[in-house]
Amino acid sequence: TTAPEQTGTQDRKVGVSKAQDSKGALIETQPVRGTRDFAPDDYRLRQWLFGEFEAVSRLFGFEQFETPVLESEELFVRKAGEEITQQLYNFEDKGGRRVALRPELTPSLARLILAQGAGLPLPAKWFSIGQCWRYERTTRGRRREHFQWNMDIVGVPGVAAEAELLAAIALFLERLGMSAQDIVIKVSSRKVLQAILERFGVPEDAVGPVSVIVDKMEKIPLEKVEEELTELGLSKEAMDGIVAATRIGTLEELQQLLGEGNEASQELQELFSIAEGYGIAEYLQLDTSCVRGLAYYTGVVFEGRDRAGQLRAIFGGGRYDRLLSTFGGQAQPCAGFGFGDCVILELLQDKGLVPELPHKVEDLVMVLDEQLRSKAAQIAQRLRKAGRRVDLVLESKKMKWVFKQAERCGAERLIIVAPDEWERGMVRVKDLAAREEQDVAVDALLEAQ
Ligand SMILES: CC(=O)Nc1cnc2ccccc2c1
Repeated sequence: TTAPEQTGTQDRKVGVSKAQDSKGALIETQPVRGTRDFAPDDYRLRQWLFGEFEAVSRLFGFEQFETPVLESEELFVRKAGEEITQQLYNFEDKGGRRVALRPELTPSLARLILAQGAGLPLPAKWFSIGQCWRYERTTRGRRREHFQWNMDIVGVPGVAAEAELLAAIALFLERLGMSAQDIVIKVSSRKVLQAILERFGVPEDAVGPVSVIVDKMEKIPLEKVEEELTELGLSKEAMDGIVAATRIGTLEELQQLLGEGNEASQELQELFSIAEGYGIAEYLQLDTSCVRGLAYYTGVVFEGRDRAGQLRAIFGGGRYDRLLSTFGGQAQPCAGFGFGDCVILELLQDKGLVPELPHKVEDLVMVLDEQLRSKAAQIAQRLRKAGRRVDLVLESKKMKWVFKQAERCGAERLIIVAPDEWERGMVRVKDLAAREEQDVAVDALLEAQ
């Protein structure tokens, strides 16, 4: 008998694909479900957006880092019912390792911080832009990857860290042409829920899982939320207390609910006061319904929304003081945010704020006679070494094509290497904007810019 892998399935599979190849069937040209290609036009827009992420991060004195998209699965195995861990893009590799495509960047940051050891100068202000993955059931046809910008501050216990992060986001939004008229940043604290649960004798470690459930309040019916809270073992009174605590919209109401001296109230009051200093207070709105769906937050949490309320969260973040210690490392106070690349682009489109980013070179160089190809190469090289972007026509083309190409690449000048002019040490230069042509000495090419 043949080994299982040699049975018909093997042959049939090979047979079918052979047959298709013989007909020369086109391979699938679309990317894998839930993923995107970035053809040049898309890539320019993405590079522009990421350039803004990086520029703001550097203005705030943050340092860039990167970690692999592939991580040990253990980084993301949390028992709090988060959607992000239920949709883990995980598998066993050929070495039998349990690995996963990262669904977020924060655990990798925590791992890298711990890997630096006790010698790492604090505070660490790090940022990264990385692709994150989830395995969505195809039913919802949602994307399975996106890019996230993260900024994190490790080693600062006070809300000055959260204020700094919010100021970075506000500066980013302003650089893109938006303001507090367009975006609201809902701010709250996990310590509100913590105080409520304490009041009803619910153990503190329930704050994460309860938050994950409460975070779905906007997306699923209240009955379902209450059902899931009941499954967690919460009493009706505790549930009512939680629901009431998600309906606070002012610091005064919060102080009434939790009492003057409550930590959550005091922290949020300080945060709003520092925000005044940055001039970003008008972005902020206390809203205790904002709990965020990640279990590891322990303090301030925030999320950005479009004021029209049409879109999903633009960004989210908060304080996560226990993540490093749950990884077995030295506890460190941490705060950070994640800013995805999809909702922001939808918002920019809605507001007509997507910039025109055409493909652009300074010079288009061509030869009239193939014998002069090496001369054209020499010309192109000199221009490029002087920092001018040059599109060199690589085969003989009709002038109609050349002018079309000049349009496509936004060339300012068309430089034609032609036999007669070359004899005189000259090339023909068409100024495509002024629609003028002149013969220019090769050595003068870099002056006439
Ligand atoms: C709008 C969108 O594509 N969101 C998205 C897409 N892919 C993800 C992948 C991992 C985690 C979150 C993700 C979120």
